[in-house]
Order: sequence, then C-alpha cells, then structure tokens
Amino acid sequence: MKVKICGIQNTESLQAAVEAGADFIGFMFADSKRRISTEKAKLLAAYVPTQVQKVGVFVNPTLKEVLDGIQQVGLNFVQLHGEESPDFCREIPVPVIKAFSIKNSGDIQKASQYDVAYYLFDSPGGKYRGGSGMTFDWSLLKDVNIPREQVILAGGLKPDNIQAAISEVNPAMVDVSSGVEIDGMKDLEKIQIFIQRAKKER
Ligand SMILES: O=C(O)c1ccccc1N[C@@H]1O[C@H](COP(=O)(O)O)[C@@H](O)[C@H]1O
Repeated sequence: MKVKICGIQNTESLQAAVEAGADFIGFMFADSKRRISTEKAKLLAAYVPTQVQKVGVFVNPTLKEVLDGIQQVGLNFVQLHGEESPDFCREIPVPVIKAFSIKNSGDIQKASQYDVAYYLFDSPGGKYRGGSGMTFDWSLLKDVNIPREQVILAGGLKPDNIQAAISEVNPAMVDVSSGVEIDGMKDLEKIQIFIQRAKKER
C-alpha cells in the first residue's frame, strides 16, 4: 500500500513522514490553510529523499504556475483538484493525479474522460476544494471502472478508519492531510500510526 502525506509545511513533519515510510508527500500551492510558497516548497524539497515522490497540489492553476512548480521545486507529480480539463492534464510534463469529488455515482463516471497516472477519489470540499477531513460513501467506488493500481482514496482518512477504508475500497494508495493533524498542525505520532496501519493492511 502506497501512502501520501499531504500538506507538509515544515521539516519536522516532512522528516516524520519520510522516516515512517511515506511514498509520496504533498505541498499545497492552492488556496488552503496548508498553502506554502514555491520558495518554501523548494527549501523543503531539498530534504526529500529521491525514493519519495514530491507532489504539488493545485486548484485550477494556469499552465505557467504548474510549470514553475515543476521547475523550481522539482515536483515529480502534479495533483489537480479543480475543473481542469483532460486536455489541460495532457499538457503537463510530469505524471498527473486528477482528483474527483464524489457525491454520487455520476461523479465517478467523469474519471473515465481522463488519461492520467492516478485517479484520486475525495469528498466534496468544504471551504476549500479538498482537505475537508470528511469521508464520503466508499461503497460508491465499487463500480469504479479504473484499474485499482491507479486508484487513490482520500477524504477524511485517519488512523482510526484507515484499515476499514483499505479493506472496503482496495486502492493502490491512500492520501491524508487533516487526519494526521491536531489543531491544524501535523502530529508526528499520528503520521507514524497512520502509515504503520496502512502498510500493515496490504
Ligand atoms: O489539504 C488541503 O487543504 C487541500 C485544499 C485544496 C485542495 C486539496 C487539498 N488537500 C487534499 O484533499 C484531500 C483530502 O484531505 P483530508 O485528508 O480530508 O484533509 C487530499 O487529497 C489532500 O491532498
């Protein structure tokens, strides 16, 4: 099971994620309480070992913003949480993770219009376009027509529900932000427990 820890803002949480075995780490460039500047992401990126993939998370960015992130931070993946089109995704020169907000089964069908590296299924956003800490009805994913090797489950995952989530959905990767935080700050112990439980499951 691959694990992505998203919304990394400092070296302590980055180190905790890497040491606990995170496969992907995410930097928020979109409007979010976890947003960091390109300069800050560049500084943090210097501490990321090569086997850990650096993901830049955006919402309806311009192509220039994405290309700047790739060039300056050395992003390995770009994660898109807005209404980015299939054509826009094809223009991005690194593998794309396209996020889909799942309210009903129709939302899942939208994924088949895209040809991307990973399909991330998330809850409908709250104030922002993700990172709400809310789960959605995982049973909606039972009819998903995407190879499981390309499925990422996100939205409200936490140490207490990660094992149930994996056994119901069987994704290739799980992605978490809020569920490993206390009072809006990444909690090093929660990161460790989350990764340990996710990796034990499969
Ligand atoms: O984390 C954010 O603040 C955020 C803001 C805008 C778009 C995406 C965001 N994060 C992504 O949202 C999901 C779920 O997060 P959570 O675990 O429910 O907090 C995840 O993919 C984050 O990468």
